[in-house]
Amino acid sequence: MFARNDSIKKRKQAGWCIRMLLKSNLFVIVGIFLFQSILGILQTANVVITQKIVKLVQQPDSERLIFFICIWGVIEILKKTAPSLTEILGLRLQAQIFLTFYKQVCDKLHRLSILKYDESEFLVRLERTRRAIDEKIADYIRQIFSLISLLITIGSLGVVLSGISPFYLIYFIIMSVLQNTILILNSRDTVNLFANQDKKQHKERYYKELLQNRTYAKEIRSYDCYKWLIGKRLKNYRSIIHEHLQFSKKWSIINIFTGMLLYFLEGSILVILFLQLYNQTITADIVILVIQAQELFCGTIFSCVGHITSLREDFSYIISLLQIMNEKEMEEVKHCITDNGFRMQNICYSYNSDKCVLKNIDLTIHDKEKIAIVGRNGSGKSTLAKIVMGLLEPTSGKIIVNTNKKMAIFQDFSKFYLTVKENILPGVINIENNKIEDFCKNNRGLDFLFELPAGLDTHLGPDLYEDGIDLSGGEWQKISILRALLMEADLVVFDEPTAALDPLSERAVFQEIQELLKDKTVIIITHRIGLTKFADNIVFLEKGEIVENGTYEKLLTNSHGWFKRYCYEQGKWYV
Ligand SMILES: Nc1ncnc2c1ncn2[C@@H]1O[C@H](COP(=O)(O)OP(=O)(O)OP(=O)(O)O)[C@@H](O)[C@H]1O
Repeated sequence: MFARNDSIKKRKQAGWCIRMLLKSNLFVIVGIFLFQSILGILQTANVVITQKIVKLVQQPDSERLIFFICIWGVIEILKKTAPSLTEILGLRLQAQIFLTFYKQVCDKLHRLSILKYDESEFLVRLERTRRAIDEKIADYIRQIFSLISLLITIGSLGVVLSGISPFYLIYFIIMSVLQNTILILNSRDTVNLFANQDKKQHKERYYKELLQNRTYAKEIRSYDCYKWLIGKRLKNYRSIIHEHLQFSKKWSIINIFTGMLLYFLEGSILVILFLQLYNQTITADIVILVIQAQELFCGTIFSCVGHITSLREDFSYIISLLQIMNEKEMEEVKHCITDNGFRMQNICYSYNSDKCVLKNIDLTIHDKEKIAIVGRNGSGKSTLAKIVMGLLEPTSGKIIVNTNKKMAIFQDFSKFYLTVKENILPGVINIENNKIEDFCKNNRGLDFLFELPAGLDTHLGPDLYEDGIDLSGGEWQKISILRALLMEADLVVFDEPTAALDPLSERAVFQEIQELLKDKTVIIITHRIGLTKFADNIVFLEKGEIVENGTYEKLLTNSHGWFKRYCYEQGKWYV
């Protein structure tokens, strides 16, 4: 039953892939098909015309000779131009495929759980999908049409050869079978080799990034661990190369023996032909035709098998694309009208089956309410924030929301290497500098924005732009907070929003948060007890459970409570 559903799904996905291809590429695909078919016929026509010319040279018929030489010339010109035209159409096809599939894959990825990015198998698949979009789909189509062209050449040559003598056709088929059996076995081994090395290659790319990336460079230097890292990379690299060398050794030996056997067979057919010519059972033009046909026939079958192998390889990349498109999407949280802004009922969450990170969370956050979530490291605060944002799907329980637009600033917020204003309002087209400037003028913590070389148009990212600059950790954090203040959202989640700020900036930014987000629902995750004072409700998490819940004043009255102890421990630093 499951297998049947699976194959129906696969057929649907393959159908989707073909529809997407035909939708915007029909003319290009038909064009490539026509050019390749013409090329296929021209190859055989060339051999036949050469034979006619040789025959006419022996008979004094200059008019027919000139006619065939002209045809030969036209065929040569067409043979030279058709591949270039096919190449141009191929590039067009490549660009169209990229535009069509790239957006579809991005849309799909956007709907998947972020946990997928923690799975190495998924990342390998994603890399293969990228290659499918960049080159393999277009290559697959080109290979199919080249194959058609080659099959036309083989078919037409087969007809010509069997007209002379079926012996030659059978002889050439035997030669091809031998040559191609080796090629097929080799390609099967190659595909297996690369498939087995996928994970090692993934690791190899990671180590390469680690040793070349500016972000890691400073830490690698300060820990003085680059030699250790190089050692790790070399170990992985050596293991990849060792497998390649073993593979090459085995196949070099097989190829040498097969090559010698093929030379023997090729030499034998020449001997047979010259003996027949000597005995006058065939003419010189037929000898030339058979010699040319042998080269073309065996060469074309060899290319055919090569194309079939490449088709299989290309298809394995397309399968990865289909697998990504087939990934289970996260279910959208149902929006329903309720007076309460956000309700979580009996929410449980596990990253993996053996550990429950959140247990029976029951929490109601009213519209415009400010909630602080506090708790020890690993108690599940960030996980809860991700569930609120719809980035993780609860393992069980129910969420009821009436907020349309949500926004979060996470601990590990993104630093976009774009301009400052694009960082503040990513995705907003035609950002007015005035709007941001007016806002920033009244906030002393944001003075630094006016001192940047090109103000809000300054490029961030020294390794990406010639005039690009970098910011301090706190300045980056201020930009991320500005994002939350200026983007219009009904519910804003802050996960450790002010960890990198100096006390003065922290206070200023916090006053802004209070003032500007007074009409919004705000969830703030923090270890700084001072920040919880502004909250209408404080939720204390311990080992994934809500162990305390109430206002600042109420929680402080519970002298044995978690929150009170937490305050006491933090207060010790300031005594
Ligand atoms: N992607 C993941 N896969 C498996 N376990 C995870 C993953 N992310 C977090 N965890 C585990 O879930 C638990 C809760 O993590 P979470 O990040 O929610 O804690 P937190 O309360 O925000 O901690 P902190 O105060 O240190 O930021 C931790 O034990 C952590 O090891």
